[in-house]
Formats: sequence, C-alpha cells, structure tokens
Amino acid sequence: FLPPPASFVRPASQTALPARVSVFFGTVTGTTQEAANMIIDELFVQGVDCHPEAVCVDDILGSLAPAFAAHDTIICGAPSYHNMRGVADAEQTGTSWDNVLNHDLLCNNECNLDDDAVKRVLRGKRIACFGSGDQVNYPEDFCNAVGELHSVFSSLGAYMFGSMPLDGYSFSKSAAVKESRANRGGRNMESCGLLLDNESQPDLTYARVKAWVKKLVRDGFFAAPDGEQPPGLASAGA
Ligand SMILES: Cc1cc2nc3c(=O)[nH]c(=O)nc-3n(C[C@H](O)[C@H](O)[C@H](O)COP(=O)(O)O)c2cc1C
Repeated sequence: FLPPPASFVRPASQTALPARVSVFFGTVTGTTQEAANMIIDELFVQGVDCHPEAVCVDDILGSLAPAFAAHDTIICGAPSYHNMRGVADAEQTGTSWDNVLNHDLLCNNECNLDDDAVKRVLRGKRIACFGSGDQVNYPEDFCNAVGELHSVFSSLGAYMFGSMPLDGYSFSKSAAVKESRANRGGRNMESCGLLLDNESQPDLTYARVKAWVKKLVRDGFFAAPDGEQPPGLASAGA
C-alpha cells in the first residue's frame, strides 16, 4: 500500500457522539484490514465524520446486528476465499461474513433477533462494500464476496452505494460485476463495490481507494439521512 499524504494526521476522535459512519471488515491475512484503515484515512481527508477504528466482524460475532443498528452509513469489506468452498462447507470469506452470506443473517443467534428484526436493522441503511482478491490466480472468482454481500444487504432493504467502472482489471468473472443501474437497458456492466487486488496490482490500491471514497461523497452516500429513500436509488433487489 502507498501511504496517505505525509501531511495527513488522523484525528483521534471527531465528536463526543458515535459517528454515523463506520467501517466493518473481515480478514484472514490482514489485507482487507489495511484497506479498511486506508479507507478511514481517506474518509477523514474528505471531511467525513467516521468512527476512527475499523471494526473486525470476527470480534463482534453475535452482535453484528446491534453494531449495524448504531450507524446509518456502513462500509463493509471482505476478502474472497471461494476456492476453499470445497474444503469447508460454504466458506466464502474465511471470516464471520460467511454467517451473513449463509443467511444466519447478521450473526444474530446470540441476539435472538428474528428475521423481521434484522430486516428492520437493515431497511434504509446505506451500505457500500469493498473487498480484496487476486484476479490473476482466481480470474473467474475475483472478489466474489463483494457481490455476495451486496446481494444479501440489497435483498434485505439496504440502499446500496459504491459502484465503480471496471477499467484496469484483467479478471474474466466476478459476482461483484452487476448491470449498471444508470444504464439499465444498455447492459453496461460495473462493479457493485470497490475491488482491490493487492496481489497483482498493489500499486493501484491507494488510487482506487481515493477514487472510491470521492465517488461515495459525490453520490451522496454520506448525506444526512432524512428517513426517505435517496432519489434515484433502488433498494431491494437492486
Ligand atoms: C486458498 C485461497 C483461496 C483464494 N480464493 C480467492 C478467490 O476465490 N477469489 C479472489 O479474488 N481471491 C482469492 N484469494 C486471494 C485472497 O482473497 C487475497 O489474497 C486477499 O488479499 C486476502 O485478503 P485478506 O488478507 O484480508 O485475508 C484466495 C487466496 C487463497 C490463499
């Protein structure tokens, strides 16, 4: 990773109140955590009031739903380990995100939340997803977890942000590639989140993070919630 500008100092705390924006991540070997921290640094550079520490989903297993409930704008990052599927049943990220993907919805067993309660937590929540993968060794499964997390949150009523153009990649297939909402009918494809490849394109990671955060700002991801669906956004099934 390239570091943020030398002049940048991340503030210890922005306000006395919990920030509206929080970054959650899962990781096996640390890459997605580094990306999460880079995103937080860039959020502060852009003046976004964000929780200064990224939250590891493995540390809050069983309380992901209440953790989500405390924020209205959420960024979720996951690595992809789809080739491990055959080894451990339905292991897609190697992290607690697998519980979400396998419809133990928000790892909520210990919270005794039923599906309706989980839907209430997610309905109207603004969520953007990012992920780490390796498009050279896994060209047909690149960053699948980003697309799968996106599908689960979207189907539960969250407003999904964070799509990006597919320029600069070499992979052939990914669950994160979806039809562009802006170009329905034209069948333009885009990624539904930020796809990072720190294995074969580490020098592009910082620029990709920067461009993604700027686009999130432009798209109104961090706008104050007013309880209504942001204009032009689809939720369920988008
Ligand atoms: C066994 C194994 C399976 C993997 N499967 C995939 C995959 O299906 N798709 C992908 O994009 N990357 C895959 N990768 C690459 C990792 O996702 C990549 O190294 C990522 O940066 C790891 O993130 P982490 O350090 O946060 O765990 C795999 C790596 C290993 C070791």
